[in-house]
Amino acid sequence: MSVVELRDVTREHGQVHALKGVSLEVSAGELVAVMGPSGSGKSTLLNLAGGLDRPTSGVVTIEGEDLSRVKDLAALRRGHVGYVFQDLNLIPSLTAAENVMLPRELDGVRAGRARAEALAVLAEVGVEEIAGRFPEELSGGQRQRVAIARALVGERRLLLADEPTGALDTATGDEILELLRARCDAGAAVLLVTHEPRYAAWADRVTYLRDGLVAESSAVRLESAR
Ligand SMILES: Nc1ncnc2c1ncn2[C@@H]1O[C@H](COP(=O)(O)OP(=O)(O)OP(=O)(O)O)[C@@H](O)[C@H]1O
Repeated sequence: MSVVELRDVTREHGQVHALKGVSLEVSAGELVAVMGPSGSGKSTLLNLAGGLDRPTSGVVTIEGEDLSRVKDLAALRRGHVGYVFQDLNLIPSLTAAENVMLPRELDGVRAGRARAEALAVLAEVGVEEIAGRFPEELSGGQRQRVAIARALVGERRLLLADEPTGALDTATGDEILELLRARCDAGAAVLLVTHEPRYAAWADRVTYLRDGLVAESSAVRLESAR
């Protein structure tokens, strides 16, 4: 079953037709890379897929629920969707563990349990030892891992990543992709925006956008690239 589905989705910003009718489905266990030139609509697509923005027309469903009919979209997002952005958005005054706990606490999970979950997911992404440190005390790679831990916590099955490797060196970028791939193989659905063929090679499918339309969608899984 698809975790996220977009059916003939358009998005207009005034005169700008950012998306002109895009359909895309990502199932559990699938990693789909979205590529395309600057301005082709990649971030718009990701924002629509995660319910951060609403389409001008067309339908977006997450776990089978039509987002236009969902009353509490913020709660649905916290429950099902994890976001990893290039500019991380970690809260500087909170430790790594506290940053990861935050979405769970917003959902009413008690602090003790939220902390245990945060430590478990920080361990999963290989940075449990920095749980008590603040973002400014961490390297770029460590910060990105914390951001991914925050996106994964609470068993969210849909993971949306917009250039998550943008600020990282190649070796660290590869490690981040390995993490996303592992989550995917464990049953998550991952939508990854990237400019880098190197990272798109980890995907099951690559969708190319051009001028707000899907120019090409290829089911190439490049085993040899890993
Ligand atoms: N809030 C907005 N208001 C007006 N125009 C917008 C808005 N958001 C996006 N656009 C326009 O929609 C089009 C698609 O933008 P989008 O950010 O989705 O592209 P992108 O492929 O992610 O680009 P990049 O690779 O540069 O991040 C662009 O022409 C952009 O200028």
